Amino acid sequence: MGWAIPFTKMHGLGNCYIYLDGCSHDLSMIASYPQLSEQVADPFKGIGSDGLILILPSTQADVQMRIFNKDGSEAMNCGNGLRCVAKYAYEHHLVNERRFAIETRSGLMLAEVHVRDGVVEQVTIDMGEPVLERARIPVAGAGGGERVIRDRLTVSGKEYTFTAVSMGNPHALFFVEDIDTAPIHELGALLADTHPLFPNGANIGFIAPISRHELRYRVWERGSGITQACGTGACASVVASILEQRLDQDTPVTVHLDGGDLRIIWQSDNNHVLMTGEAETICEGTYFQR
Ligand SMILES: N[C@@H](CCC[C@H](N)C(=O)O)C(=O)O
Repeated sequence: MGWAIPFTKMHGLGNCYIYLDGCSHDLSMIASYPQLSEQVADPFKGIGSDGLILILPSTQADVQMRIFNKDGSEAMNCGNGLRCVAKYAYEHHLVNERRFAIETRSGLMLAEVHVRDGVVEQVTIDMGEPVLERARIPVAGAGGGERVIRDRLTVSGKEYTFTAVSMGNPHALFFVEDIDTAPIHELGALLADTHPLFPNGANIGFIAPISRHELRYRVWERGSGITQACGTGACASVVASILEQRLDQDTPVTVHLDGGDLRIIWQSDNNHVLMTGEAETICEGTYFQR
């Protein structure tokens, strides 16, 4: 039987998702979130997006976020999604304070909304501690407790080095001199979803350093392909740069993504990574399932 559900389309620096509010609406008629994510993401027969995000009640936090990639796979975390969920939750009175907690599959994230005239313009998310141990990211290979810094990898006869970081979800980061010639299509397609080096897949990021407080970053996301921006990836790019001693902890870094800028800092006192940036509402509507 068919059904209809209100949706909001939002983006964080062009990384756009269809948001369903399960705090205000009954979502029980949806048989499969993975299938719905593939359907709504389709730009021709659906709405067009990088995937689907659910805003749900939580027993541990103020609200809960679940994120599904374009291919229907469920991810553990989403930085741009967290900023949009925070904006939605505040503007729709799902929360009463400007600081609140959001439950994700990778733990609780603390959000702070920056509001002007009742509208959330910027959001800061405390993304917690990066995970650096090989086995926990995970990256295949010996030395499960060791960090993955400048590991070698050969693809189609070419040798690369990468550093790996998890921000609740896995990221492999490659440093390049020129972001415009980074092998994003070649490496992204081969490594993100099915390569044995990354047992759970990985988001494949490219970093072109600019200065000790600025870098350029592009990404091929696991489950979605090239996107305009990735919040967890921007955090991982700063952590990887610090691990490779190209940047310093406690120094705010501007990450330039295809869709705009994020400000990231990795704090040494509590080991947490903070991300600040915009979140935007594009439109609201009703999605019909026939
Ligand atoms: N775009 C997101 C990350 C979404 C999930 C990712 N593709 C994964 O599978 O881990 C972000 O802003 O962090």
